[in-house]
Amino acid sequence: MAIKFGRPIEMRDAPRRQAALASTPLDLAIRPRRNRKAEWARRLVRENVLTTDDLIWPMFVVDGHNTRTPVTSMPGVDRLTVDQAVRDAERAAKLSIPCIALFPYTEPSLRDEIGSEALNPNNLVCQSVRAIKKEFPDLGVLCDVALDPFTSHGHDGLIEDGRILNDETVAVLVKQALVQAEAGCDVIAPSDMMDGRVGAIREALDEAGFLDVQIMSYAAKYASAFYGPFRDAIGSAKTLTGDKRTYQMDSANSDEALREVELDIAEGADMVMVKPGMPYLDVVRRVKDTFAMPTFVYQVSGEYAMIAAAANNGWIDGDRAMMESLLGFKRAGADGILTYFAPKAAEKLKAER
Ligand SMILES: NCC(=O)CCC(=O)O
Ligand SMILES: [Mg+2]
Repeated sequence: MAIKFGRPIEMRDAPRRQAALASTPLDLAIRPRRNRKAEWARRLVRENVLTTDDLIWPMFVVDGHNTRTPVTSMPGVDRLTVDQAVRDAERAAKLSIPCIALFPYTEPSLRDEIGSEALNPNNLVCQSVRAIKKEFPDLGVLCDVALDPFTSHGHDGLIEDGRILNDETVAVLVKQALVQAEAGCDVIAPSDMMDGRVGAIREALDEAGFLDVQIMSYAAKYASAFYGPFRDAIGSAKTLTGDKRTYQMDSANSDEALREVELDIAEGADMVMVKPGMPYLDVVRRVKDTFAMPTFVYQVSGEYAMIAAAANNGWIDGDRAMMESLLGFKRAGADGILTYFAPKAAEKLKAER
């Protein structure tokens, strides 16, 4: 590893010769650098590792056939027609990525005020789940529950007089979750931040016999500027009216995140998530330390775009920045990461093994 970049760096720490002898060593009993002197020594004391098991790969699906359309604001990420999503699912399985997440680009003509398309058992997400589970039954498939890819206004819930209705929205989300479970989805991931939706969805899933369908709740989801490219990808950037601050969290808060997570666990969440990732590593740590639950973090589109854009400009080493950011989530206590870097990171991890 160390010789990849030229002269092995550890040689510079070999027994001291001329230069070293010229000066008197400091009288230090403790020299932390000893544990960093060589790659084998660094490996030996390394506290956290990233493996392919830590990755969830979010994918965008779009209507059509045999087409991949680049998302301009997310260099390296494409919208996939269902057949192509199946191909990427195959890639995920080959790379030992345990789970993928599906997000639809819904044609504007199919969007309406109440997000009806979310309940269509033949919508793009359901078609993709069926096609993927048929070919790769052992690959985990996660489906987002929220109305934003389906509403004409781009909000996650139903609106009346400019207000997002909580309880009425929850009733629709329950139906959306059932439609997705029926299609064969393994993990239901409510991302809407309505109060009480986890409990309502758990109850409905159980009643319908979906006892084994897991819930990963977007428990602490912040109203963030970092979602911009995602909204391009699902086609809701132009349609979104106003912002999401009456339901997504205020970025100033972290005690509130603990209360949100506590509620979702009490309502039956199997796994909890903090989102976005890099600006909220402290929240990841607090959640993990407080609840000892399977804790996930979403490295969102804007975080991906920043690294990808800087790398494409030659301003940072993209691969190293990618790996450093992902390892940072592990260090903060995350058990897994939803990241658009998943295939690239998994390829790198496989090659290094
Ligand atoms: N419910 C899923 C998202 O909102 C993803 C956001 C992003 O990647 O920016
Ligand atoms: Mg909540």
